[in-house]
Amino acid sequence: MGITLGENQYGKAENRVVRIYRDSPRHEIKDINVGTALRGDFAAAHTSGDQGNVLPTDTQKQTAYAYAKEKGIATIEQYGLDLAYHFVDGYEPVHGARIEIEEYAWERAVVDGAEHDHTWVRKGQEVRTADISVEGVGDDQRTWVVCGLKEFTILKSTGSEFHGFPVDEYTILQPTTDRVMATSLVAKWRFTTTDIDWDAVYTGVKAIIVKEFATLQSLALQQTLYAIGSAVLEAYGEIAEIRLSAPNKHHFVYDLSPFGLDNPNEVFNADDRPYGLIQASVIRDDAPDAGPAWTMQRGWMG
Ligand SMILES: O=c1[nH]c(=O)c2[nH]c(=O)[nH]c2[nH]1
Repeated sequence: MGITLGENQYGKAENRVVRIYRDSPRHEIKDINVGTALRGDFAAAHTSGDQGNVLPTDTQKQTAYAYAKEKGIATIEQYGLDLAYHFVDGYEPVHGARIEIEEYAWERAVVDGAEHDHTWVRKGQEVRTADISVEGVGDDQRTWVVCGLKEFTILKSTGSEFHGFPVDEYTILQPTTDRVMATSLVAKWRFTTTDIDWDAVYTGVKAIIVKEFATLQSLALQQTLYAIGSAVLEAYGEIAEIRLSAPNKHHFVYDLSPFGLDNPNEVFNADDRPYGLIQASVIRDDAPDAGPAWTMQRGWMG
């Protein structure tokens, strides 16, 4: 019976790196969570316990912290690319690297009406993400960058409908032409190049997401996701594909009739579970292959 080692990768997940820039009295902060994963010539480590090729996960962690100082974290995308190239170009057994980063935003505390130099309040809005994959060296080297956001909670109090669905013996849902629509969006978009103004595109994509969500008279969350995806692809030629995952955070009109009160879409029960989970990808016909772009480190097992 033949038995072979299959796909494998290893690294340090969730390095919590905080970088303070203190070159002037007005400090700056970058607060990130970095995962590294290396792929390559690591068969012997598995089959015979030979660590000769295994750059320790501890070293990967130390590199993440050292690079926060040496290279800085101007953007999570550039920092992730720096780390990935360091591992792939610097260690012969490493054939590929995956760097996944989440960024937690802070905003300056306001004290007596003025922004404070070295105190921040955590910004609640969303977590920005960057997933970097590098495979191969030299002319064969390929790089994939997927940027995104998660925990982006957005709600509209009208401009959302849901009707025309099939009705069977288990259907009790009533059709509606006016409902609350809310979600905690996860969006990830895949670039075709690394020659990008990362901050500008991030801000632009986020603005498109908000605009489409707000302005489309939505017949379903599915339609909203497709509208967001196609608007992003129309605006940015360097984005090949966008994937969206949207829990439908149901808001049910509360029955106030026992109290003799009418309730024309004014008081809701914001239910947290269960939720509809609507997911879609929107992709260009000529998108280059995705390679390992979507293979998440911690989602490796599906
Ligand atoms: O936007 C929606 N899409 C659905 O597929 C769905 N299903 C459901 O019960 N409510 C909704 N809303």
